[in-house]
Amino acid sequence: MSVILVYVEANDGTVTAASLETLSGARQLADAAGGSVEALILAADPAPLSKQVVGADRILEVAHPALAAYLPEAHQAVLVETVKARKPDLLLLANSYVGLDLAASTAIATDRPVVSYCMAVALAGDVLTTTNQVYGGKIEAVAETRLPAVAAVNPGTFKSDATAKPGVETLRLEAPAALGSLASSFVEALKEESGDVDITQQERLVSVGRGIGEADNIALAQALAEALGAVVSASRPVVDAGWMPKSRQVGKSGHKVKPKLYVAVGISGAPEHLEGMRDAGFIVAINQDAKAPIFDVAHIGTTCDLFDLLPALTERLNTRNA
Ligand SMILES: Cc1cc2nc3c(=O)[nH]c(=O)nc-3n(C[C@H](O)[C@H](O)[C@H](O)COP(=O)(O)OP(=O)(O)OC[C@H]3O[C@@H](n4cnc5c(N)ncnc54)[C@H](O)[C@@H]3O)c2cc1C
Repeated sequence: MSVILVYVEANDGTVTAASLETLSGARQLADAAGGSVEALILAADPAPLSKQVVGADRILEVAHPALAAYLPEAHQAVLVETVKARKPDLLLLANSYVGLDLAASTAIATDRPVVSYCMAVALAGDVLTTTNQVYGGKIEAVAETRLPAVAAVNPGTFKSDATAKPGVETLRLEAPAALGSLASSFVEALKEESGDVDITQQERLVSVGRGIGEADNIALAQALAEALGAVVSASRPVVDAGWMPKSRQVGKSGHKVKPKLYVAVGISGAPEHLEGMRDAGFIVAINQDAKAPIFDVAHIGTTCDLFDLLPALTERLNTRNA
């Protein structure tokens, strides 16, 4: 095994956390297998992004106005050309919406196998062994894939702990001619309504699930949140019911959060929910069902009825805070 190519994803001029983790993972795999890491940066001006990259031996930059935002046709064209030209043994991407998009299309265009939703990755010789989430995480499957291959790695699989290496080489690659005759063009990024708070930036969250019963009961969670200096977030059914805005949804199709404290109130802990919060520093589960999977990730938990516990807890905290 010699070269791992990492597609570096960026948002508003910042390399994403998931991409930094993927770079660290690539570094670990390359060090273990005696290989090297190349980071591919596609942007109108790649230089500021290159400065944020750690863990690579070589940075490959492609600069073109069509690469300013994530325009799938443009990024696919460059990634496919780069894979064909540099023939990496493994193309590694973060398993984000962008990563999934590019992993599948690049695998097809370069005639490589693809594994996605990887939650563990190991390399031995020319075999990539991955543990993959199947059916939204309800099942885990182990796959052995022969290199060269493409893999999309779940956020959280690797820690972003690579350290900057001296003597990293930066190569500016020529933009493919295809970028001059694209069928699509980038118009506008429609930002999700941000709501009043950004739950991804909060240190403390009180998250309500379907167990809260009805919209009016969210006031109980709100009171607890205020006593804790926290913000209220929610599972998907609560958002689907219109009781909380989408901006507060935690999980696979919502936000990935990493607060210091996460209080899960009446949340069962479905894989799609856990995906968004399992990295929280301290997880408290309040759920009447002792077998609910939320207890598998909780640091402490109780099977109390939330309608008894929330007011009592809030009162106790308010007394202490007074
Ligand atoms: C493609 C896809 C994407 C998805 N994305 C997301 C996502 O982003 N986020 C997300 O959350 N879900 C997501 N889901 C849905 C997910 O599969 C679950 O259906 C959802 O997380 C369940 O929400 P819940 O835990 O609030 O409800 P439930 O599973 O119904 O759990 C309610 C819990 O409340 C407990 N409870 C009830 N009454 C009380 C009480 N009085 N006191 C204490 N406990 C009580 C019950 O024991 C139960 O465990 C997604 C699903 C799919 C297929």
